Amino acid sequence: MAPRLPQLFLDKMEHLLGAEFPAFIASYGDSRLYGLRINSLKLTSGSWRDINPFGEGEGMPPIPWTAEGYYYDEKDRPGKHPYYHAGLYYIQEPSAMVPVELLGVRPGDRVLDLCAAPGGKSTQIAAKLQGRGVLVSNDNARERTKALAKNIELAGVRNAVVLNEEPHRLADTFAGWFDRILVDAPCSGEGMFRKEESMIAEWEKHSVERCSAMQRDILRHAAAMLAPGGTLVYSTCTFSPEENECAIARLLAEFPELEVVPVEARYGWMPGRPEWAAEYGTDAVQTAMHPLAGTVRLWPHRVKGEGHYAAVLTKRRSGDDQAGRVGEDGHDGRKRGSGERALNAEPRDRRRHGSGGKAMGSGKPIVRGPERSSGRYSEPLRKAAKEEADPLAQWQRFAEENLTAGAEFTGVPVVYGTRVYLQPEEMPSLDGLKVVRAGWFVGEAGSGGKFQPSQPLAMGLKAADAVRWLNFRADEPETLRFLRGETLHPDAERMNAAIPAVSDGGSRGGKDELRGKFPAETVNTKGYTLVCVDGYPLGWGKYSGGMLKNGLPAGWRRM
Ligand SMILES: C[S@@+](CC[C@H](N)C(=O)[O-])C[C@H]1O[C@@H](n2cnc3c(N)ncnc32)[C@H](O)[C@@H]1O
Repeated sequence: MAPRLPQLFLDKMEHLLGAEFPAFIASYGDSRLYGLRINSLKLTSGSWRDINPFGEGEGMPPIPWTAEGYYYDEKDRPGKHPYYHAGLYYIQEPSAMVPVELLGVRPGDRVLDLCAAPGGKSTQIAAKLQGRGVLVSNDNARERTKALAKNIELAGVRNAVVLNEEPHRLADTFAGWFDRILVDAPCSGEGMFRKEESMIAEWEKHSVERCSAMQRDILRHAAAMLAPGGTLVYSTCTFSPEENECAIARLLAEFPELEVVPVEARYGWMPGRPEWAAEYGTDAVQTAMHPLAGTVRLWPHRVKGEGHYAAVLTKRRSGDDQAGRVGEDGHDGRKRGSGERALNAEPRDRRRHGSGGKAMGSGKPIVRGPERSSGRYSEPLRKAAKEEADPLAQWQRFAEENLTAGAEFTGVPVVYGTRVYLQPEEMPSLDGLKVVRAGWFVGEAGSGGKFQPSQPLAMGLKAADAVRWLNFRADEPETLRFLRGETLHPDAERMNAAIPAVSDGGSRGGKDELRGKFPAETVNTKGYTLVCVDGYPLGWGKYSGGMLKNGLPAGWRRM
């Protein structure tokens, strides 16, 4: 049934759309569309096709603008499937996949998702980064950053930092620092009326004027954090010109170094409307109107998705000529000034592999928090590993005993109190900022030198990274029992173990010694075990004497 739309909204849309208004209104009678995006950090589209439990016959129809995106039928309920708990996909409204496609992220980029909760677009960005470069995911709503952090962790993202800040506070730390910035702005949500009727009441509460003031403030600080030559994508899920064309026109007027990179109108996307900026904007808006036709509007009567708006902007560098056009792969064809890093040509990637103690990642550890108020470790890492209570030493030992030598870690180990994170390299100091996750949370030091591996560690690993693993099929009852937090009693025959990275008193196992399945009698199956569904990790269990204690934290269990 079509939602009851506010009269004020109907009048304005009729005025804006004219002859197209009846088709627009008729689309509210159509049922909403459901989308999911395969997580390419965990599997390829090909491996997804092999295991896809949804859709019939031809499988799920692809979403044309996102290679990993598919429409699904409501009755499939993918949020209930064990693969959801393995982070194999993210449930995302199809049009909401567009902004990240336009951002042109490449592995190695420094990316900011400024209004990120609950994390749909952050997980999409992380997939494009493929573990290289940096993702800073921020949201100013404390409560919402919990879901944001969890979604990032569920997706197995290893190179993200989650912050809970106002944009102006970030701008002090990150001036001119990011290659790509996404501003998926808080908005009046007119494009979501069909998807969520509750948005109608929200619209009546939060006026278009109030939203556009917020957007202006957010965009201003985003512009300051963009590196010369960088790309900023602004997106909303609303139709009002005040929050779309006008917001961009104001930004262009305030920051002459920014320019619109025209988006190719494909898939039924429509050009932005400069004339609406003139009608609904101020004088300042009028001067920067024309390029707005290069921004893009998704109308629910023209695409298979909800209503959205997106604009792609670039910050000119001295010597740059006009912006190119955002093409097939989301990259523009701009020329680069000489002597500067060509953003799209050579991705930034300074990670190192196989350095020192492997769990120590690839940089010098940083220790913060109550136990150690300041300072960096300067002593050799192996020596530090002798201190039993030391979180870094515990993590190192855990990794040596429970992870295989093939498991690779990058990033700078950071300790906050007893918790250990691997932070993407190159991060400036986050001192003074509200940090929700300082990086990939790998676990926590415990008493008696016992390190507790975290759920995010499990989600960021591959089955082959763990010395012990136990695999269930998605349709086995044990899979659901594990997800519910139950203790299991698996057959000893099913326990798998490989040789740890360090075995026999400290000598490192070589790559050749790994993998393979070793009979339970010859390899110790007692200890932390990565529990998997069809080869994809779900969480930790601890195996001993035929019993697997369930390590899923309460908030990660399936109710
Ligand atoms: C449209 S939602 C973002 C959706 C998200 N990008 C996704 O794909 O899952 C807008 C978000 O902006 C946040 N927000 C509102 N004002 C903000 C501000 N001043 N700075 C940062 N975030 C803000 C809201 O809390 C909300 O989570």
